[in-house]
This record gives sequence, structure tokens and C-alpha cells, in this order.
Amino acid sequence: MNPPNKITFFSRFEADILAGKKTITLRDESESFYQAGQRVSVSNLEDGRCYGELDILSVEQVAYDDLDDTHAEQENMSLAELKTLIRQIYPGITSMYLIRFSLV
Ligand SMILES: CC(=O)Nc1ccn([C@@H]2O[C@H](CO)[C@@H](O)[C@H]2O)c(=O)n1
Repeated sequence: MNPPNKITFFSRFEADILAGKKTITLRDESESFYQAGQRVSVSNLEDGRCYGELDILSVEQVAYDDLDDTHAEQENMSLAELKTLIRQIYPGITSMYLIRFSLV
């Protein structure tokens, strides 16, 4: 089975993604199937509305404890905000998948 060629984000990130201010996302094992070179449609989780396409540039594992200011900058937030957010979305997670993307 081919991995789904779509990715969803919380709708509050749409503006940052379209402006090129958010260029990475951190996901758990359930979304580790994305592959560099893949083109995916991007849509809002809440209403399913598709608003563009992303090229997946890389997928690599990263530990929660290794998140740094560079990751936060690529998420267009502070490191404290990013770590709090991850704790909310993925309670107790220690290892994630860092997915780099560019808007098509
Ligand atoms: C919609 C859905 O299924 N899942 C997720 C999971 C994560 N994220 C964002 O990725 C970054 C790191 O986790 C942060 O910016 C998160 O808010 C998201 O938008 N949607």
C-alpha cells in the first residue's frame, strides 16, 4: 500500500505555512511514513479544506530533549512554545519525526 499523499495541520498554522514561515513539522510514529521527494496535498485538520501542496524534503528522527532554537525558528515560535505544544499534542513522547517541507 502506498503511503497517503496528504498531510494535515491544525488550521491555526495555515497562514504560517502559506507565508513560508513554518517549514518543519514534528510528528509521531504514526506519521513517520512520509518520504523525501514525495509531494503531498496540505489541508486543515478541522474542516478538511485543502490549501496547497508541499514537497517533503527530509524525514529524520529527533529526540524531544534535542529540540533547539533552530527547530523552534523553523516552526515560527519560541522553543518554550514548541515544547509546550508538543507536550499537549503528544503527551509523554520522547522521540519524534522531523519532517522538512517546502510549499510548491
Ligand atoms: C493535524 C494533525 O493531525 N496533527 C498535527 C500534529 C502536529 N502539528 C504541528 O506540527 C508541529 C510539531 O508538532 C507543531 O507546529 C504542531 O502544531 C499539526 O499542525 N498537526
